[in-house]
Amino acid sequence: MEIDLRLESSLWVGKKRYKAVLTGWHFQWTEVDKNNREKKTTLVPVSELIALEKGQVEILPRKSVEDTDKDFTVFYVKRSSSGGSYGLLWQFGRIQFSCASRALRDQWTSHLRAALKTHSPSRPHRLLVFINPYGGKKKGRNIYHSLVAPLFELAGITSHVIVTERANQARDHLLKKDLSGFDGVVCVGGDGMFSEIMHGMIGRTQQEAGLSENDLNVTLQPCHLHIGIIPAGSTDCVCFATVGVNDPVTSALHIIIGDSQPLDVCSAHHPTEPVRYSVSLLGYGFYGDVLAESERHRWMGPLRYDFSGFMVYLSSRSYAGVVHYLPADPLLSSPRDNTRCLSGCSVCSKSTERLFPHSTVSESVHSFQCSQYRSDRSEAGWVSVAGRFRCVSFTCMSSSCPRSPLGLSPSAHLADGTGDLILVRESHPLGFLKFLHRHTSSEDQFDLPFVEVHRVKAFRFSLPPGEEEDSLEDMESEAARERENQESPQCRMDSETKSRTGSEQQLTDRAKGDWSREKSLFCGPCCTEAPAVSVWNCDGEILPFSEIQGRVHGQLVHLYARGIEDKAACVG
Ligand SMILES: CCCCCCCCCCCCC/C=C/[C@@H](O)[C@H](COP(=O)(O)O)NC(=O)CCCCC
Ligand SMILES: Nc1ncnc2c1ncn2[C@@H]1O[C@H](COP(=O)(O)OP(=O)(O)O)[C@@H](O)[C@H]1O
Ligand SMILES: [Ca+2]
Repeated sequence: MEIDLRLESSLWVGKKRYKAVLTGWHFQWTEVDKNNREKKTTLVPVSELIALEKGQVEILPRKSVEDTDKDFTVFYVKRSSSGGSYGLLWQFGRIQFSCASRALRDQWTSHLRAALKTHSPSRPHRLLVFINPYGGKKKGRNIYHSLVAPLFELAGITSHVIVTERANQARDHLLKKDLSGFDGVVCVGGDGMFSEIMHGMIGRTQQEAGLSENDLNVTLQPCHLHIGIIPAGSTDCVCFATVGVNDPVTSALHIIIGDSQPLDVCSAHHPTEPVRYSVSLLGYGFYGDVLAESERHRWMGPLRYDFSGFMVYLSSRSYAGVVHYLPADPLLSSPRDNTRCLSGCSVCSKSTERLFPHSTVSESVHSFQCSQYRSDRSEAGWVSVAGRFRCVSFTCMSSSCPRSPLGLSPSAHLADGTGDLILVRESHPLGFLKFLHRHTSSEDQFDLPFVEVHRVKAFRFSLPPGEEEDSLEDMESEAARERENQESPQCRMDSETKSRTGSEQQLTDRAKGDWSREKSLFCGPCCTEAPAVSVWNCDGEILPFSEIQGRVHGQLVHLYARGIEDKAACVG
């Protein structure tokens, strides 16, 4: 039975009279002057009410200022476009109303609570929070306790907080521990921490579904718990690209109101390694080298990427490889169509229907997607490109971040079941600088003769024929044999770098984070030749192999977010 939630009355804020109306979906209040003329109206969707309390209540610190029996306080989401940021900052608004009687006050609070229950059913009540105390500028703990926890408490959310003591603790917890009773998981950290949590959640979901996640042909089961991200890392690209700003309060408010944003995930497979997942960047060449170099300068904090980016740029490397890709349907969208994936994106919504045609029947979805992918895996429809590349990058979303406000691929979609493959061929160093620099402005980085971009469903990267890699174990044992025989380690780079042995040695070194053999990026006469292989940067983690196969899994995880809001539509 539909409950009538409509309510209308006069309410007072101090000495000012307001006409307040609850329609069910919206709560609005309009100031009325002494001549009964209506002035400015504030309209808040019920789904964006944060909390409702009887009396006059303050937060930070939270206390009841005055518990008069005719008052109630409403906390709600207030948008602000300040700060020149790309998306919209959310703040909490607070207004204290006085009613003509206690009975009216109780009527308002019960109607507003009932409206919240009806129109905002997916709010979390209990959250599992992981804080990486070492991410970014090491402020995760402080950010959570001073800015986020008081808002969760106000909204009636209970949280179980784990401050991690080692890498992969959050992933292991999610894989093994009892998660019943939790509505979602919160990540306080950067992209690396998010990736850890995503690996735990995807792995757990596949375990429970009895699916082998290492099998490239298996259609993975979407995760049912949502993930919230409180940005406290170095790049914070996943947060920026799904919310539009890196702001802990904005993210906390998206979590509180139970927003939901599906996200495509790319699985990266290698025959001898466990599967890895990526949402923001799978990058070989420049981005792989920047990450490997930056790990040696972690003490610099977020600046390590700028320093390493500069150093790697100066080294001017390119790598040989063969890229195969399976194009997505060009009639649905294109990476050069100059559109943006914004909140409520129609391309993503249509993809939901395409990816999950009968969304409640998961079995049929599974077999449908599986057969579709298997037929695609035949060589029909695959395209190949061979050459020397400065970088091969793949992203499932725009990957916008403060360093690059429009991102690696500005027209990519968060949840369309595709990703963008960006191939940057060997070019003059100034050309590559132009390409990089365009990421920081609105100039089109794809409008360069040595750059191509393709919207794809799957891809694979191999070393050129004759230079294919063996398994890492083979490479390690060969490397050990070589070390026993080697005359002078420093001359390693002088030898035939294009030979299998040279490539494999470099890959093994880099996989282990051992760049000592390369000495530095400019190591003088004994190291004049560039290394033959790079590593992959998988959302900030080094993948210890060159040859990979990637496949996009549409809408595999869900975030407490709503995509980037259109500024023009949201701020009057
Ligand atoms: C001359 C100006 C050059 C500017 C180059 C700008 C290019 C920026 C593109 C950034 C894309 C970022 C994609 C996200 C990657 C993150 O997953 C990863 C890990 O983040 P975190 O865990 O928070 O540390 N970050 C990076 O790999 C940093 C790449 C920086 C490259 C300069
Ligand atoms: N307590 C910890 N000690 C060391 N490393 C950790 C800890 N907790 C998480 N990590 C790891 O730190 C890495 C970087 O974390 P992240 O929060 O992304 O920071 P940043 O953005 O600065 O790289 C992640 O890969 C994560 O697995
Ligand atoms: Ca996508």
